Amino acid sequence: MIKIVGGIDLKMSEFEYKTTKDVKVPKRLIDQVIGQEEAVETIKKAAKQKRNVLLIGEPGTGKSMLAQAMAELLPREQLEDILVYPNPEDPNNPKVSVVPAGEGKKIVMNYKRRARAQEEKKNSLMLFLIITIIFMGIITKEFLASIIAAALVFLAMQHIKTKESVQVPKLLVNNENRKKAPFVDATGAHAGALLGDVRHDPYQSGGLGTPAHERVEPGMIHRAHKGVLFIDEISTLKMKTQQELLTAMQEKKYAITGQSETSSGAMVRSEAVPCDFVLVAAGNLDALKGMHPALRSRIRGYGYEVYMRNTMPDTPENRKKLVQFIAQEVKKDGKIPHFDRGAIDEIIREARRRAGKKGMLTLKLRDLGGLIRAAGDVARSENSKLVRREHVIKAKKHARTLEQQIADRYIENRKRYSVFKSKGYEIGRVNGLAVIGDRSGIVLPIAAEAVPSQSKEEGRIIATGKLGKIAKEAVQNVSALIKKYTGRDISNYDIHIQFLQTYEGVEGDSASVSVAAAVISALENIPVDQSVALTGSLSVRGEVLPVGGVTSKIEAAAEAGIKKVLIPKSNYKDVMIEKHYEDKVEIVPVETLGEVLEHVLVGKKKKTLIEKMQKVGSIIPKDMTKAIPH
Ligand SMILES: Nc1ncnc2c1ncn2[C@@H]1O[C@H](COP(=O)(O)OP(=O)(O)OP(=O)(O)O)[C@@H](O)[C@H]1O
Repeated sequence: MIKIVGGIDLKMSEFEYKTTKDVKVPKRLIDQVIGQEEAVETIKKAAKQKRNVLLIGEPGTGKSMLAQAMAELLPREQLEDILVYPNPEDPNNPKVSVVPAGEGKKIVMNYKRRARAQEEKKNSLMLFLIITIIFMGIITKEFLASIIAAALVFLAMQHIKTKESVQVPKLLVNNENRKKAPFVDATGAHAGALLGDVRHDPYQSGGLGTPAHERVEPGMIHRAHKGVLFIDEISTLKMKTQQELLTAMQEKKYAITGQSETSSGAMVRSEAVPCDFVLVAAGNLDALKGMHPALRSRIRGYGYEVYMRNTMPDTPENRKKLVQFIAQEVKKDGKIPHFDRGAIDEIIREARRRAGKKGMLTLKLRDLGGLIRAAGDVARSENSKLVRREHVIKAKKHARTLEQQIADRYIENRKRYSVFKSKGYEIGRVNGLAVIGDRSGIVLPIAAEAVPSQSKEEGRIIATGKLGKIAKEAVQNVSALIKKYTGRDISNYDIHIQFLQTYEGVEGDSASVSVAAAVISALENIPVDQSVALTGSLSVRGEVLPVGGVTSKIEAAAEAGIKKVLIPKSNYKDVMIEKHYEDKVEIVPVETLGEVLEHVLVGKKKKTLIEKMQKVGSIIPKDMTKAIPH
């Protein structure tokens, strides 16, 4: 049976619960990971065989969550404590020993007890000597001499160390009472924190110093012994540190020495300290460039590489998983109410929108979690016992990302100074559409001017604004098309193109259709309808190819007062605009540059151009000439 819930078809079987309170949240972290089935399988396999893993993907898709889940899967019974002892033969080479988890603390306590007993014995002896000396002084009436002698004995005893004096070892790594294998997040750690260090000692001589073994500090690689060492943005580690990390992985032990050459700690080098960890490295695709090739090869040779998913198919099963995700986030937050059906439905709708592709749900779940929390906060502030649909809608309005806020302000300013127009006709000026950041659309006006070339040689393409390179490329790519469409050779012209008031962070590579339209309008002196905006990538054959972010681009156009938006036909199914924009704009899917020109150009000359295009046999549909308005 199908039930329509707020415009979304949901099978009743998917929705057998009233609120997220009824949804069971799995105990194990690995079972809480949503939509990354391959990664989950790999992590399970890697945990069993103790293999390293490289997780590559976008932020907030669950990389660190998987690493933590792996630590839960590693066997706890193998955990060990690590102790560091003084070395009487070479104090600068402290000794290291490994004992089962929980034993380390007992050993240290034992040593401390023995040291205390020894100290007490020494103190009793000292007290006995002092009392005896003072007593002798009273008998012999040599008070002054006896007090001086007692003081001397006191001082001497302070500095005398018996031959077998007990030196307490230091517990370097303590795994007592640990319920699961350690998970150590070494993201952004400097060399000392990662590989261990030996503290500086200002009092190195005269027996006043701190013994070397007490100054040894474990690194994260040692703390992660028998567990997981997680390093996000692995490429930010220095090459030298990556090399050392690799050595530690190969040897499964790594001696600790002072990291600063000028410190007295650099004189100390412990015996090799065990560091038998599994490395889970993470980053985005760019991270691979900054990664030491040998380290990558080590992971590939002794482990797995996983490319994280950004989206999952919009199936009943996956929607159910998203409901589980909402329940998980509510439970984890602990401060927000549960979600009712309407609110769940709205979150699923948003997951669809954010996926940007028809039939998909987003897996950038950290961001979606942000919306869940924001909606929970709205419900809380309204003293609601449950989060309802309207709370999610309100949260979407208020919890806008920085980029969205910048885009809002950008639109405001542009409206105020009329940088873009949404009415009237202009030659050589087209409303392109672009995306800032992840998913914020903006209108990007493009202006073109064509003048006959001054030089005897070829004309030039002069592109200004921050996206100049893209504009140049777009014109070069479509020069053949322009010749075909207009019969004009652009090499006879100097063509000036400008992305008006271009702003840092704008992605402009989907503007080639707009650039071509602006240039053709300028060359042919045909006005462009300013109530139309467009996006699309143009092939050298004149086809309009799909681009990203159509939904947010259309919404931005609607926001700016644009009445018609042209999008690539193959993107039509990706459109998921919010309901309140639906009546504001007409969305027109287009396949060819001919169709684009048909929609954006106006006036008498347009007919002539289209006819010319027909003659040169361009790909404009034949029956289109009939529809040309004057
Ligand atoms: N696949 C997922 N399943 C369930 N929850 C997820 C998933 N991905 C992200 N989350 C939620 O988002 C939070 C942050 O995710 P996580 O830190 O694992 O992302 P990441 O990929 O490591 O990102 P970054 O690289 O920025 O650190 C998680 O604690 C969890 O609440």
